[in-house]
Amino acid sequence: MREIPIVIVGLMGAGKSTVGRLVAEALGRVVRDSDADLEDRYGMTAAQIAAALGAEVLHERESEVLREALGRRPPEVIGAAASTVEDARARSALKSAFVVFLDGSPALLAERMRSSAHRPHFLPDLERMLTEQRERRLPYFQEVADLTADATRVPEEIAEEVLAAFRINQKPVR
Ligand SMILES: Nc1ncnc2c1ncn2[C@@H]1O[C@H](COP(=O)(O)OP(=O)(O)OP(=O)(O)O)[C@@H](O)[C@H]1O
Ligand SMILES: O=C(O)C1=C[C@@H](O)[C@@H](O)[C@H](O)C1
Ligand SMILES: [Mg+2]
Repeated sequence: MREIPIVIVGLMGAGKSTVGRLVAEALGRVVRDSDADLEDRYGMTAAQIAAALGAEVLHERESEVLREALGRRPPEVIGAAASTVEDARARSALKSAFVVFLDGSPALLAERMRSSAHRPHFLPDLERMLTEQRERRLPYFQEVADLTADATRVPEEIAEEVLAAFRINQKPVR
C-alpha cells in the first residue's frame, strides 16, 4: 500500500472527524484533526479565533495546519477543515495525498451540524449556507478528490469504502 496521507474533505457536518477516526484506527495511523491542531498550536478554538481575529485569519490557519500535516511522516489520516479547498495552496498540497470527498445533501449536513455546536459563524439558515458553500466548492472538491463517498451511510460503511479504495490506490506521488 502506498505510504501517503489520507485526507477527508467535505462541508461542515459531513462526518470528516468521525470517518477519519475510524480509518486511522483501522490502519493503525495517527488521526489528525484541524480543530485539535488549531487548539494545540494557538491555544484557541476555531470559534475563538474567528471571534477574536476574524474568519480570514481562521481560514489561513486552517490551510496552514493542513499543509503541515501533509508533510508529517509516518503519514497520517487527516480531517481537513471544510474551508481549506477554497485555498489554492491547500489544493496543490493535496496532490500528495489520497483524498476522500465526503458528500451529502445540505439538509442532512445542517441536521448534523445542529448536533455538534463547535463551529464559529453561521448564517441563521444553515441549509442555505451549506447549499451556497456546496455550489461554490463542488468544483474544488471534485478537483482534489480521489474518491467521492456518500456521507449518508453509517460511518463504518464509509470507512470500509475508504479503506478498500485506498488499498487499490495507484495515485502517483507528486
Ligand atoms: N455517517 C454518519 N451518520 C450519522 N451521523 C454522523 C455520520 N458522520 C458523522 N455523524 C454525526 O454528525 C455530526 C458531525 O460529524 P463530524 O464532527 O464527524 O463532522 P465534520 O465533517 O468533522 O464536521 P466539522 O467540519 O464541523 O468539523 C456528529 O454529531 C457525528 O456524530
Ligand atoms: O466555511 C467553512 O466551511 C468553515 C468556516 C469556519 O467556521 C471554519 O472554522 C470551518 O472549519 C469551516
Ligand atoms: Mg470535524
